[in-house]
Amino acid sequence: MELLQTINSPEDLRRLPLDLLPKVAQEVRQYIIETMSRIGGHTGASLGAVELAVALHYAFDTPRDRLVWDVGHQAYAHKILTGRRDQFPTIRQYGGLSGFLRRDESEYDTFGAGHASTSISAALGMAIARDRKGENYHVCAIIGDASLPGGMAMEAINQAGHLKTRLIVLLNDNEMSIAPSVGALTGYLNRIREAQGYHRFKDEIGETLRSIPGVGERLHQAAKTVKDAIAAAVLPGALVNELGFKYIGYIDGHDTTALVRALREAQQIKDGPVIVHALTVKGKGYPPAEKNRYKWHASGPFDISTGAAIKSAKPSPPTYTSVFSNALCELMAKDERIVAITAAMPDGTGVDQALEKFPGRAFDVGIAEQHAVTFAAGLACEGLRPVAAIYSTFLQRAFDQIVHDVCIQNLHVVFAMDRAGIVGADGPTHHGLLDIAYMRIVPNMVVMAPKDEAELRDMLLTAIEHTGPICFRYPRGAGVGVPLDREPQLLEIGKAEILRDGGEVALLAYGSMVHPSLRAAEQLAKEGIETTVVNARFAKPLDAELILALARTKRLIVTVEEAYLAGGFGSAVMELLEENGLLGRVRLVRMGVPDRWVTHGDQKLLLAKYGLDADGIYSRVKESWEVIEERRVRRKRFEVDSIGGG
Ligand SMILES: Cc1ncc(C[n+]2csc(CCOP(=O)(O)OP(=O)(O)O)c2C)c(N)n1
Ligand SMILES: CC(=O)[C@@H](O)[C@H](O)COP(=O)(O)O
Ligand SMILES: [Mg+2]
Repeated sequence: MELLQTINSPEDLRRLPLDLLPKVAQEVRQYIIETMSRIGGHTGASLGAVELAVALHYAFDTPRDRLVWDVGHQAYAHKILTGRRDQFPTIRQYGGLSGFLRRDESEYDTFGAGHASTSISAALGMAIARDRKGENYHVCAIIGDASLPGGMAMEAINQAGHLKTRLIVLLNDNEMSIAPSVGALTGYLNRIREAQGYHRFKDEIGETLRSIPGVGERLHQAAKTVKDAIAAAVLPGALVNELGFKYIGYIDGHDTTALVRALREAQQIKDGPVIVHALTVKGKGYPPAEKNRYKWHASGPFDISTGAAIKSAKPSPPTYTSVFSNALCELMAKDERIVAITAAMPDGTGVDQALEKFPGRAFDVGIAEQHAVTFAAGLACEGLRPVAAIYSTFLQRAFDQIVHDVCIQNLHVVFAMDRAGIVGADGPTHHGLLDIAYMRIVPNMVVMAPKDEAELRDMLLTAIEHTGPICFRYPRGAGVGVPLDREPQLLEIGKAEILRDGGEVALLAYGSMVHPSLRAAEQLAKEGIETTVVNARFAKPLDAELILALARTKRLIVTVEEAYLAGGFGSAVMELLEENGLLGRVRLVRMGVPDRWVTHGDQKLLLAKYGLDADGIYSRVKESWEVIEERRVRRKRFEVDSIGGG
């Protein structure tokens, strides 16, 4: 790492001769591999973009020239080269570097990311602003082949081509999303590769033909006609030039010299946008990652010599995702109407199993959540039962489709919202904390959350048997560890369940907070504070009958949810009590995430930070109860004094 040790900023990099860049890349790559083997992260994606980052910071005068990374998961080399080399081992850890780009982390991170397909829109905005200021720096978006077809990116390309704005788009084409890329655009990019390969192949053939005495020239012309026909049909002209972009490529995305040359060529284009098409290999430079690019998009810690994952000793229960995946396939086997949909997250959502077992009834639509939801709506119009499995955070992108295409029409679409709650290392762009609020406010939507993985199966069945829009949320990671040996059962919509009865305190727990609340109740009981614990199950419709009965008999109601307080389950309970004039009668305490972004870090640590674990719930209930008791004692004393004429 001796060369990398001398690079504390891109200025240091730019002082090196061009032919030293491969060595820089090699050292950066080794550093990423060693660090990822210890802490895990987006290993494969970042290994594939090492030379891109080196060439970008060499060819551009960063940070004056703006680089806008799409998603940002592939930008570890960018971070290492921009003054964060020594902090790199803290990445994705509490208090450490973010796993994505953040404007408040570095001036070189010109735009925050985490969700895909945003970079060209942001870069276009920056380019327009630059032109208005009469400045002449460059703006370059770096976007992957699977993010390029994302709606926003195509909208931005459409506008950039129309405005003929000076803008560079570096396409990092590794033929992969997390899974292999899907979609017609992917096919188009493949054809460019093939055609250009064919193109080059044709040139060699052309020369050989020409060398044949007598007929050579005619044969060469014929071959050239064929080649030009192919070129015209699939080379970038067919799409890129029509959209007003010039095209440079394709370039070997691991050849720093070729990349620098291409980027400098792109910098000379002043009369409109240009796309530089670089071919890369996800996982480049680490054979296990190159061999299984799907699995190595991201990784946990691993043994460098073999690539074998270093697993934690303690066996954990099956993940919510795996339980969902199995339950979905069991139900799909029994009901032909069920269709599964993922938006580029087949393994992350567990829809990969359905894709394999039920071809034609399971779809990976690519990074296209808006399309996924309205596609599901179309399926529902025709009597099918679509299950859209989309992470809570990514579903945010399809809010209007949920409203406009599903709920106004009251269509039966099932939303399985994985990664709901605090996800941990991915941080604020990925925590699923808004879904209770954004789903609860939409008329016709049923909103629920299982207390554990067994009830998740019940909720999937219930959702499929329902007749309108319905959603359920569940957290990232392992389940509680309850038995899964019973058949899923239908739940009554809007019905909660009392899990523990007694005392003057009621704990209304939602979803992932039920089991921690039961443990807190055990602890409270040891200290003489008896509590009733309710598995709320539904944020909409609430079990109004039960909640109002509790409000009339208890002195303290505590709601607990792994979500933002604003608009969440506790808000729904507060609204119910207010509508029934009971807010004055019972003390209501709402536990959840306050109005601030939750940083990245260990999931358990972050849950504890917001009191969303057994200890936190215990403390909050105990503290609230003691306040009530003190007031009661003071009131008693006052009454006694008053009677005594004191
Ligand atoms: C809106 C949105 N949907 C899904 C994801 C999850 N995701 C993160 S990276 C990725 C694949 C991106 O593929 P590509 O742009 O080709 O980049 P690569 O990983 O191949 O470098 C996906 C689907 C996301 N970050 N944002
Ligand atoms: C970069 C990105 O958005 C995905 O790779 C995401 O990090 C996956 O999250 P999970 O690890 O929870 O599936
Ligand atoms: Mg890709």
